Amino acid sequence: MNSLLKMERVGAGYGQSPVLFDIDLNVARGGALALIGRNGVGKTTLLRTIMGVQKATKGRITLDGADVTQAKPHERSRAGIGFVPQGRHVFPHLSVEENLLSGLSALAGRGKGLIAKGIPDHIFDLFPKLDQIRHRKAGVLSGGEQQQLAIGRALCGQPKLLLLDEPTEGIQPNVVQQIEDALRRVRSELGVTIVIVEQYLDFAWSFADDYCVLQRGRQVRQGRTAEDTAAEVAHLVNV
Ligand SMILES: Nc1ncnc2c1ncn2[C@@H]1O[C@H](COP(=O)(O)OP(=O)(O)OP(=O)(O)O)[C@@H](O)[C@H]1O
Repeated sequence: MNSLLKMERVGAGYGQSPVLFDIDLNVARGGALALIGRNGVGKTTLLRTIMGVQKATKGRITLDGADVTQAKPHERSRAGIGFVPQGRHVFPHLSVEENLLSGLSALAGRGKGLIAKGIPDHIFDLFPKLDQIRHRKAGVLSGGEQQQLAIGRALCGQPKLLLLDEPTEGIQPNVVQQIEDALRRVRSELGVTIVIVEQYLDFAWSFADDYCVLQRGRQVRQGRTAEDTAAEVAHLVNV
């Protein structure tokens, strides 16, 4: 497999409490992996460990063949990892445009003039609403608009790998569809590889090529969504 992200026997935790144990993952370039599992099994911790916000206590993480296990979050972001955390975390007092501009910082050192080009056109093409509200403060936006902004901001850094933590959580159904459609285009048109934490198995199955089920910080099952059905896996998520 032509892996973009590889994790080998990775462990992580908080203080003396281990949370992840011996995680082995291979995410193909251009692929999409859905991380699933009930609340508290370690899905967010796993994304944070890929981003480097959480330190791996064990094992090895490589991106595009380069060992990033010891790299700091800003170094990983420059290496091409984008992160859309749970709860979105946009800057509430900055405008939509200023939030998007802040995402360009991931481009530092990645080619002359990239930052000066400003917000790429495809961001507004993916999320036309952001263009309409570009001067509005992020703090007054709806949850769905903030989520589109958080994804747009991460895309401004032109990531190879995008980490998404429950992007449809708490968002109105009609906006969920827009976000799903945009994420499909991020894959197909921009060729971005995706790791997504997703609680809705139907969406995970229609969106991702591969799935990985976690229970108490361990991988208990993984496979291809084309080969296994969501129904076969549901009992592992709802225990
Ligand atoms: N900052 C922290 N300090 C200490 N323990 C934490 C911290 N964040 C998470 N944990 C613990 O780590 C474990 C895994 O949490 P994590 O948020 O990664 O799970 P999750 O599968 O993403 O859950 P959810 O779907 O609720 O976000 C839980 O037991 C949680 O209590």
